[in-house]
Amino acid sequence: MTSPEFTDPHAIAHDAADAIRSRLSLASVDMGLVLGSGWSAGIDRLGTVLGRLPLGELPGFSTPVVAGHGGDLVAVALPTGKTAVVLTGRTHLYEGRGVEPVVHGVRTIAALGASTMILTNGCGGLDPSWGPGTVVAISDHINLTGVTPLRGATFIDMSKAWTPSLLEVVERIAPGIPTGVYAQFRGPQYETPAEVRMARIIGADLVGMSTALEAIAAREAGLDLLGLSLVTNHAAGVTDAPLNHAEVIAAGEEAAPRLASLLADITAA
Ligand SMILES: Nc1nc2[nH]c(I)nc2c(=O)[nH]1
Repeated sequence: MTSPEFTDPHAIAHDAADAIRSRLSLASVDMGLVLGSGWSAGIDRLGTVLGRLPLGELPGFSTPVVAGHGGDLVAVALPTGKTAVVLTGRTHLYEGRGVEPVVHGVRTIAALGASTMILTNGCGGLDPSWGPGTVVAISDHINLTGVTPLRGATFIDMSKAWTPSLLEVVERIAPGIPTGVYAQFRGPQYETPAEVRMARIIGADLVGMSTALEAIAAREAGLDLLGLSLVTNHAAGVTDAPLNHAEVIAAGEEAAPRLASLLADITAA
């Protein structure tokens, strides 16, 4: 179901963009970043903060409900002279507000005129050798949510959804960084071992509860797209250990300096 404010999701994205421009007096925006679990510590490393707004004050946004999921929009002047808009939190499908709020941040960044979108997340790893703290560049995704942010005959080409040239930039900055296929589940429950085995069989390397729907919206907007996943835990059944949210937060905190450096190098490239 769609909440009334999202009757026209592109219109409310433009409303949010207008509010951001006027409150932060931004001339232009070149790229957007969404920072998932473990990624939000490094904003100051990206460049000079031009301004910060609580997401809940902007049209269509709500205050994220999960600890460690931030809740601000931060404008940053990058060393390259470009401007980035960073969201330190996101809305997840499991919040039950529908699919439009989940991709509203991406649509707002597109409405601000950005040409590149970087999506980051915390996720479960299916490869036993990818322990907590491993960073994986997303090469493709599988949308297992059963929904899409698109309406009508919007037949978006997804054959190169994750921009190859951006993956080449990441490889140049972090040689040998693993790449993988990210599968988005609805959540909020973690997968069963059987669901993890299914994900493996259908080609996934990572499982999460975000990112794929945002990627579809980014491609609909024609944005170049890069995804970076932080493996915070082995997915269910990969090892015998049970999953817990405290482990997720701890893995993010431990990896924070490394993630901050990586993002700073990528956005400065
Ligand atoms: N679906 C899913 N989402 C996640 N998010 C994080 I952090 N870890 C997981 C995980 O193991 N499975």
